[in-house]
Amino acid sequence: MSNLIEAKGVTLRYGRNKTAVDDVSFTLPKGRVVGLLGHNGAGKTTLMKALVGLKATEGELTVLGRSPVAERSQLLTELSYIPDVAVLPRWARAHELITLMSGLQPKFSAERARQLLRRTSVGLNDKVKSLSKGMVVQLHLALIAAIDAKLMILDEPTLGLDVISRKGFYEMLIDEWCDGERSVLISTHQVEEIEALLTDVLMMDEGKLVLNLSLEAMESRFVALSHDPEAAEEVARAHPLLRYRSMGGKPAALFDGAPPPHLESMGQRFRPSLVDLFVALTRKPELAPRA
Ligand SMILES: Nc1ncnc2c1ncn2[C@@H]1O[C@H](COP(=O)(O)OP(=O)(O)OP(=O)(O)O)[C@@H](O)[C@H]1O
Repeated sequence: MSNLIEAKGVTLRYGRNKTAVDDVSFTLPKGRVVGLLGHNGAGKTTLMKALVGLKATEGELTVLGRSPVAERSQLLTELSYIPDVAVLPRWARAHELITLMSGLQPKFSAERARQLLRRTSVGLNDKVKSLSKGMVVQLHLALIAAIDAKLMILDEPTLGLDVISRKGFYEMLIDEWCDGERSVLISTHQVEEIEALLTDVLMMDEGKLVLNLSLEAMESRFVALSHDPEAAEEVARAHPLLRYRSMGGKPAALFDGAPPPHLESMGQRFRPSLVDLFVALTRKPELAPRA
């Protein structure tokens, strides 16, 4: 199996009228850390539900070579998944959850879970209800990272956590789970802090996949140009994807491809951030003023 996920023309609807995911195609190979980015309502959670067989799709979808809906119970023993809320039973102690997982998940290693927990401030005897939100998420990650899987799917794993807890979560994920063979798909709005971890990005907007690119390819494809305010009109005429202010407040423009040669001499190229690209590709048009 060369790709862990293969999606071709995947469409997901709620009822007759709502198309939450619209004709999405992508592949996810081994050894990648992929960010699934999109605003609220872009379709990220719906797509992830389809990947774990919770929602039937139109189009073709295989995850770990399986059909997620038809082979759901088998698939769930082969991947690691955290849905968007940390759903651990409040009454349970950490060691009880480890015992529970050992019974449910053939690929789960209790020893590995205990080892991962030692990285966190969660004790084996701690009850979920006594833990902070950040600690619950750390415990959840320790439990699912102890599954010997090829693919981890995380839906907004750090929602509601403070910056230190978010950093701790991602450090543990990268240090303890990613090994160059396994892949992770992470949905988030927190584009800034995840950029450095990612190898690839999938960007969704209103159900459509608007970008599917490796970070390396992003660097060579998109170019930002900072320029003097006097050049603003000339730059606007070249129809950049986005005009904004770069660091230091200097006007800047983001181009898909190289800017026209006459503009290059008016400004200075720099590497656009993923956030800038996210804004450029998913920005809503300005609201028309009321008549
Ligand atoms: N159960 C449902 N019934 C009807 N519409 C739904 C349902 N769940 C989601 N939707 C709609 O589908 C679209 C995609 O929602 P989804 O939850 O997948 O987005 P998301 O990108 O995960 O958003 P968020 O970042 O806010 O979690 C939205 O317009 C949402 O209102």
